[in-house]
Order: sequence, then structure tokens, then C-alpha cells
Amino acid sequence: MGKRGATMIKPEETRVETPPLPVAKKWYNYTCAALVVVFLADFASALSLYWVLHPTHLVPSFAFFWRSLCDFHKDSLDLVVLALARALLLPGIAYIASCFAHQAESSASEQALSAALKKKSASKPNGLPVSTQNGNDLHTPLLGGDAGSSATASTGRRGSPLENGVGSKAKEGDSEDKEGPGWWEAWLTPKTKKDVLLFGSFLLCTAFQVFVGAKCVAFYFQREGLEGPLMGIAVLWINLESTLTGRLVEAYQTKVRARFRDAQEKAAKEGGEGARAASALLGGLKGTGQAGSMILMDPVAAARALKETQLRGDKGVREESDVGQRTYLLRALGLARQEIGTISLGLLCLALTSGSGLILPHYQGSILDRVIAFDEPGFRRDVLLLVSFSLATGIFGGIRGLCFSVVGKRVLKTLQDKLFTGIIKQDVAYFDATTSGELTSRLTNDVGSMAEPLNWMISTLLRSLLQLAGGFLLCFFTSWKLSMLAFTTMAPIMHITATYSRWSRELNRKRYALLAEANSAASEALGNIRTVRAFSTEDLELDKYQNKTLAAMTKGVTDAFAYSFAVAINNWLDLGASVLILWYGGVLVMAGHLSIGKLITFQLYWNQIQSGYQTVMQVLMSLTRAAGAAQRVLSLVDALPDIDPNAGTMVSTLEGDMKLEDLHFFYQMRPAQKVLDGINLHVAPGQVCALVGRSGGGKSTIVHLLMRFYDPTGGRVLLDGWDLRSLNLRSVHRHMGVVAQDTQMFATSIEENITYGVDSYTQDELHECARNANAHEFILQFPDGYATRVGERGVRLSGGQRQRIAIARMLLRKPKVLLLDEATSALDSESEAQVQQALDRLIQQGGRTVVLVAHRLSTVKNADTIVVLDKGKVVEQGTHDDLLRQGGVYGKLVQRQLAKERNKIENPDVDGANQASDEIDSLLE
Ligand SMILES: Nc1ncnc2c1ncn2[C@@H]1O[C@H](COP(=O)(O)OP(=O)(O)OP(=O)(O)O)[C@@H](O)[C@H]1O
Repeated sequence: MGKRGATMIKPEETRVETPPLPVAKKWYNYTCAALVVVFLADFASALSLYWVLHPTHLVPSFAFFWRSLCDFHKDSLDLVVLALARALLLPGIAYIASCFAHQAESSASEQALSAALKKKSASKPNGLPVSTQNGNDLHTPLLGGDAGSSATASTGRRGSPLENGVGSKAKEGDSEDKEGPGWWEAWLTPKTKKDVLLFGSFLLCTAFQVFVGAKCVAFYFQREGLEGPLMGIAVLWINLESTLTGRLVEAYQTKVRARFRDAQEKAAKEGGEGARAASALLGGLKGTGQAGSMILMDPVAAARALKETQLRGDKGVREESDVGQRTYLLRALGLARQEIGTISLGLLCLALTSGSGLILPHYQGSILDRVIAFDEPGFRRDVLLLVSFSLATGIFGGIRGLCFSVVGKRVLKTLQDKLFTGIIKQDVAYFDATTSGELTSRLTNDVGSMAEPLNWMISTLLRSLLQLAGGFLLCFFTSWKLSMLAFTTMAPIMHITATYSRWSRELNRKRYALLAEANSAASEALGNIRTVRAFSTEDLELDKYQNKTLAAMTKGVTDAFAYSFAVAINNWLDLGASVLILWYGGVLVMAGHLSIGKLITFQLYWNQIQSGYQTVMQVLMSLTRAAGAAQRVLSLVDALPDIDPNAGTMVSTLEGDMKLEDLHFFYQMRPAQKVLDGINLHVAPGQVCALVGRSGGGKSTIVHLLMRFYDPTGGRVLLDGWDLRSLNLRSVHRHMGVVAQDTQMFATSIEENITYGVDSYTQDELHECARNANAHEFILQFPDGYATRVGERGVRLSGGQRQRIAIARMLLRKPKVLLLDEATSALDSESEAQVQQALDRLIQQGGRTVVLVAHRLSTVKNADTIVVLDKGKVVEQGTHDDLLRQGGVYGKLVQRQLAKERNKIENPDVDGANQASDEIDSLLE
């Protein structure tokens, strides 16, 4: 396989946003019911019209039947026949399309599962055992194996009817000697077949509709009371029928998806049993009867892998609530609440602009009629009014734009602040599962996409809706027949735009996810630039980044093609409507039923409707895009951390008594690995406890739990006899000082780094702490002294210098409890000795409790208690002398260390720290 990236599961592939199964079923049933009602009403309206025309000939003879059918201008039997044809054809199409949708869904679900399994198998060096339901045992390939073959193994089918379906992509890497499917077969997936069928039904409905529209205007109405409205209902029903047919198939797809997801979650919960359930379901879904051939590998792992990108708290994965357009709008309005004054002014100007905008076409048409009639005074008055209304429209339009733009900018700021607050308060477990690149993407791309439409959305949406409603009424007022004809093209346009907007929403969600991944890849590479340079892996990083941006671009280009296609069809339909209006309007004008001015007015109102509709659709489309981004933003804004640093009892003073009671812990990202397994430990106030042991034994994890970065999965951490979980973390941290293994610095000055989080201090205190940490001297050697900027993450300092600044930072806080996680590991022997001296002094000064993690003997030997940890258990515990007497692991370590010390004197280049670490490892072997 070669490329590591190939095993990654793209979040957008695995995270299928579907409602719960009961909701999906409910919507499917509602859509079915609505379709039945619409068909019945359609047929009833056509029959009623026929009955209105022939109250005595409801059951015609053949000759009468034929005459009625062929009389386009005066009879309506053709409408009854067409209604019947639709009632038969459309459900048939919906059924066949649903079958294809079924196949596409099961195939896609299967692909997602096998991707998850592939990832799992890639993360396990020994590969995962996979078992078929018919009892065969297979093995997934190792990381370096052929990705495609694992997918093939997991689908486990040959010659299935879905072989050429969506799932065929999963088998891209099938053995090279086999010929892949031709482009035609690859293209003709069940999904394509479904789409083609639905598009066919749409064309059919449009043709029916144009027929009814043409009939409507050409019809000779004997009594206009009932015939017109019945004809109008027929036009309306056709639109509904075509839309509902598409919706029915979608609702069915959603139901299938929800069923699959439920089965998958069941699989995660129940292990083997659930696996069989999911497998059976998949087999059932495919409709191939090959349940036995579906292979599932470790469903728990697969389901877990699927959830890796989801929001996490300290207690585990959380469901992100689905943010639709309505929720987005409500939340956006909620954010804009403080701007109510500016919004009100904007709305007032909006009403004035829209009102005067709607009056303009009336005067435009009227001016023309007055020119034709040589009515000079009327002409002058109308021109004056037109100018006045145009000026008003411009002025109020400008103010409206300004108001809403200001509101948009303010909301953006509020949102950015809220999101950053949401991110920074998350549990540490959340940050274990995500990358800073993804988070910065949320802060920039997602917040931008969510807030951007607010600049113009509210005003534009309201204005366009007013324009639409007003234009609609005025069109009917000007000529209802002309309106009826023109509106036959409206529904297909609406249908195309709605379908495109749904599809585009999904595509853009994937695009944003890819952009976030690209961001993540870039920030990871830049954050580790020295490693990248040292290993000359610039091309590899570039590849990773480019793969993501390429995939995002491909999706963007696909969207652009589809958009152009949708726009082209819309334009044709729009032009068609204009031609129809001019044709029939011209006929009416020539027959003396309509003035030229009225025809122009109608055309202008029609244009207003068109542009209003296009704008509404654009707003809705950006709404759907914004809703996708809003989901990622709001899920974080709303998510409360499991560990709330502000909750619990405030701690004003601390004795420093620390107790670990039967402590158990595993990290969420590796639930199978027990890191701490029943640790019991007591550190009395003022005592020093040293944790030693093999790398990975759980020493730093104990420090994490003492800081309450995580809560234990079993047992308790007690501070002064209080369960740490019941105390206010912020107040506890005020009494704690920590120097972590990887010293973290901010890209500010040395002084700001040392005084980080300290409210008040004097320069003397600052210098004293730096002196005690053995940092003062080297700081003064920099030309800017304490004002020296350290660069991002302190890159302009050496490891030892960073460590000493971190120690100074800790000393300045005068903590009651010191947590030193290998605080002196990065120092040379001389610095270490000095820092050690400073730490000793600090410990002796004020009876502080100290927990230190160290590999070096010199650091640990003075501790009151030395705890030797291995595989999350305490293997030895006591003072230096006790443990030496016992002659166990620690005793051997000391002997070896002394030997090394002698060796070091002879060979001063040896890196003592690493050696000592290796030494403990080997001792514990
Ligand atoms: N955030 C994390 N998520 C998942 N696993 C983790 C995480 N942090 C540590 N681990 C795992 O937990 C185990 C214990 O790690 P820990 O850092 O406590 O060991 P340690 O004894 O301090 O090792 P060292 O001496 O090398 O620092 C290791 O196997 C490590 O891989």
C-alpha cells in the first residue's frame, strides 16, 4: 500500500447524519400518505372539471369519449386521462427508484463499515482476525498490504448484483490481473439508476404541466366560476406529485440508512451477537440473500472507529445535535438579539424599499400606456412619481444594507468569542481526540461560513419574500390567465433548485470536512517543522496536504458543474416562460383583452418574481451551507465539559495531603488498555513522593489525575480528605504548581511566560524565582533580558532553558503542592544539580507536598516515599534506604546507577538521562 494516508477514514464518509429510526419511519409514512392524498385530489379535480362540463355524460360512449379527449379548447377528458396516467406511472417509478436506492444504501453502508475495519486492521500490527458467518476465517492484510483487498475481503462477494455499484469503489485495489469495470458499468451504479429514474419522472411531470398550462390559457371557459380554479388545482397537484415522488424515495433512503446505523450501534454494544444482527441486516438490505457472505470484523472496534471524530467529553463520545436550517436561523437570530435596535431600523428600511420597489413596475407600464394615449399631464405625473419612488428605494436600500452588514459583523465577533470559549473549556479528553488544525478550521472556516450569510441573509430573504408575494399577487391581478401559463414553469424550477440545494449541502459538508483535514495536516507539519526538515519529509507532508486540498477542490468543481447545470435548466425554463408570456400576452393584446402597458407591467412583475425566487433560493442554499458549518460550531458552543473547572467547593487553603484510593484508569482513545490498575498511595502534607518505573508505566498519568485533567475510571483521588471531583478545580489549581514533561511556552516574552496566570508580582520576586530555577543568568545574557521573545512554543530557547523557565513559573505561584513530571530531565548535570538544590530549598521552606516523576537516582533518592510503578501497578514502595535494603528492582537500579556514574566520569559524553531511563526499563524486564 505504501501511503499511510490511504488507511484513514474520512469523517464525512463515516458520519452519516440520519435521524433516529422511528423519526425516519414516521417521515416515510407521512410522505406516502401525502402522495396518496395528492393523487386522489388530482384525480378528483380532473373528474370534477369534467363533471362541471358534462354533468349528464359522466360515463361517455366511445365516440363521445374520443371527441372529448381530442377537444383541447373546450373539453377536459384528456386531463382525467393524464391524471390517471400519473397516478399509475409515478408510484411505479418511485417503487423502482426505491429498489435502486435500497441497493445503493446497503452498498454504501457496507463500504463505510469495511473502511472502518480497514482502519482498525491498519492500526493493529498483527492484523485482525475476520470471520465469515459461514465459518471461514480470513485475515486482513497488515498496514503495508493491499487496502483494496481488505475491502474485498470484507465485502466477500464475487459477482454480486452490486458488484458495479457504489461499493465497487471499495474494491479499487482488487488484484491487478483482474480487469476493473468499464466506465459505463462504473457509472451505472444503483444510485445513478435511481437519479436517472427520478430525473425522468421530473421531465414527465414538467411535460404534463406544460400541457395543462397551455390548456389552461387556450381553454374556452364557458363559466369561469369553477373551471379556472379546478384547472389551477390541477397545475398545482402536478407539481406536488413530482416533488413528493422524489421525496418519497429520499425518505425511504433515510429509513434504510437509519436501520443500518441502528444495527451498527447494536453491533457495537453487543459484540458478536450484534455483529450477526448487523450482518444479517446488511445481507437483507442488499436483497441478495447473501447474508452469510457478509464479513464483519470486530464490530465494536469498527463502531468505535466510526465515532473517532465525534465530540468527546471526559465521560466519552457525545452525539452532536443535528442543526437544520430552522435551528440555525433561530440560533442566529438569538445571537443577533442585542442588535435589536439596528435590526429594527434595517427592517423598517426594508419594508419601505420593498413597498416602493413593488410600485415601480406599475408606473413603468402606466407611463407607456400614457405615451400611447398622448396623455401628457398624466405622463409627467407618472414620471415624477417614478423618480420619487426610485430615489426612495435607493436611499432606504442603502440604509438597510448598512444596518444588516453591521449586525453581521457584530454577530461574527460574538460567535468567534463564544466558539473559542466553547473550545477552551472542553475536557482534556476532547483534545486527545482532535487536532489543533481541525479546531482552527472551526474557528476560521466554519465560523466564517456560519456568520457570512447573516450579513445579508435576513434583509435579502425578507425583501425577496415580499417581492415574491407582492409580485405573485400583482401578476394575478394584472392577468390571471397569463399568470397561470407562466407559473407552469415555476414548479420545475423550484424542484430543480431544491434538489440541487439538498445535494449541494451534502457535498459542501464533505468539502468543509476535507478542508479541515487539510488544515490539520498543514498545522501538524508546520508545528513539527524541525522533524520534517530533519527527516526531509517535506514532499510527504506536501502530498498529504495536496491530497486533501485536491479532494476538496474536486468536490468544489463537481458542485460548480452541478450548479451550472441547474442554472442552465432554470434559465431555459425561465426563457420558456418569457416566450409563453410574450406569445399569449401578444395574442391577448391583439385580441384587445390586454393593453401593452399591462403586458409590460406583467413582464416586469414576472421578472421580479423570478429574481425574488432566485434570491430566496440562494439564501436558502447559503442557509443549508451555513447550517452545516453551524452544526460544527454550535456543537462546541453548547457542549458543557464533563469536568467543570468552576463547579464544586472553593478551596482557600490547602494542607497538601494527597491520597489515591484503588485508582483505575484508561484513556478514552485506548479503552482496551488499562493504564492504572488499582493504585493506592498516600502522600502526607510536606512529604516528597517520587514515582519511578518503566516508560509507559503510568507515572505521568498519575500526575494528570492529580491535576484532574481526567477523572479516574475507578477509585478516588483525595486532596486533604476531599474527593478531588467535589472541589472547585480553579481554586485547587491556584495552590498547585506543575512542571510537565513537555514544557509549553507561549510566543511572548520570557517575563510573560514566567508570570503566566499570576495576577500580581514584583520584579524582585520574578528575579528571585528565576534565580532559584537557575534561569536568571542565561536570561540576562540575552540582549533583551526578560523582554526576550521566545518564539512559538519557545523554539528560540534550548530544551534546558525552557525547562528552567517552566520551573521559575511554577516557583512564582508559591504552590502548596508541586507536581514535577521529570522536571529536570532536559537539564545538563550542572543545571540539574542547581535546580535540584532550588527544588530542595523550596520543599524544605514551607512543608510543600511534592510528587515527582523521575528517571534519575539523584532526583529521587531524597524523597520520603519512592514508588516503583510497572504496568499501572505499584511494585515497590518505601524510602530510599528501605528499598535498598529490600534489594528489589530499586536496589538493582541504584547499583547499576552507581556503576554508570563511575562510567560517566570516564566517559563524559554519555547522555545520563537516557541511559538511566533505559536502565530502569531493563531492570524491570
Ligand atoms: N492521552 C493519551 N491517550 C491515550 N493513551 C495515552 C495517553 N497518554 C498516555 N497514554 C498511554 O498511557 C500509558 C501510560 O503513559 P504515561 O505517560 O503515564 O507513562 P509514563 O510512565 O509517564 O511514561 P514515561 O516515563 O515514558 O513518561 C502509555 O502506554 C501511553 O501510551
